[in-house]
Amino acid sequence: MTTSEFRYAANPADAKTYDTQKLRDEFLIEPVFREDEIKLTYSMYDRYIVGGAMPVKKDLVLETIPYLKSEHFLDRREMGVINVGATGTVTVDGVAYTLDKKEALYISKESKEVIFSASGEGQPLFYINSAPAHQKFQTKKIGKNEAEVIHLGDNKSANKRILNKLIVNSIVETCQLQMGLTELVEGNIWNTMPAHTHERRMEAYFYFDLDEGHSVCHFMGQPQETRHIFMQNHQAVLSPEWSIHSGAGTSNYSFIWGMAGENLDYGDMDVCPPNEMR
Ligand SMILES: O=C(O)C(=O)C[C@H](O)C(=O)CO
Ligand SMILES: [Zn+2]
Repeated sequence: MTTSEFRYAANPADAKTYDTQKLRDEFLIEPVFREDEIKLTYSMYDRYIVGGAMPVKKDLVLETIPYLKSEHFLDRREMGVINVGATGTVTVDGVAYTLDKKEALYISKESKEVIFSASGEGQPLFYINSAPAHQKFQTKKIGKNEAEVIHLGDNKSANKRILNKLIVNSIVETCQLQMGLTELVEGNIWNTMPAHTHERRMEAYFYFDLDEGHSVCHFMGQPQETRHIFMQNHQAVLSPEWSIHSGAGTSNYSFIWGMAGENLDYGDMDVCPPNEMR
């Protein structure tokens, strides 16, 4: 079963008046995974879709959703999938791709049949992002050893982390989509600090591998008007183009970033010096 919900985009002048519950209703996506469901959130930030597929007792077939008004989900879209659970399979038009934990699959526009399956040994959790696409590229698996790895931060600033670029244009051709995952080294808690914005692209973060009982305080908002959302394991958050996206955990964790918009330039960021933020 494929289910979906819809989110409008917010003006930052309005968003700064939101209370805790309103912030959570507009930006937080939880749960991302529901048993035997492909659960999707269609946002008006660059028409980006965020969701999860959790096949438990049966294979899950990706169905089109009402907001698309297309026969197949991917008629005018591309999709990125990253597995954050046990090994599983994604079958695209009859070709099976086995994804271990932290491996990614780019699925091209015009793919007709996409099926998510468990392999029988543990529970795969397929995190999904999708953006509108104007051109058909090749469906491609990106294994962890094909990632472009960057080491960022240091222990002194509690932000030492390993950034793995997976679905980026140096590795796979895409129209808009970029995805990757960042792992905080044990003892480090800050992600994306110094923070940044990129008005040319929206972004979504998904937190995982956060130990039971811990939480990530996710920061959003314009750099001089920040707000926070406490997030738990396996939750996602939308980051509008005007917003920073950064977090501090009560322990270390990993997260998936995904984005779409005006360009494919990962480094196009407007950095906010920490001592100038409010
Ligand atoms: O650890 C980080 O820093 C990130 O992972 C940053 C994201 O990749 C990002 O925000 C890209 O725009
Ligand atoms: Zn960013």
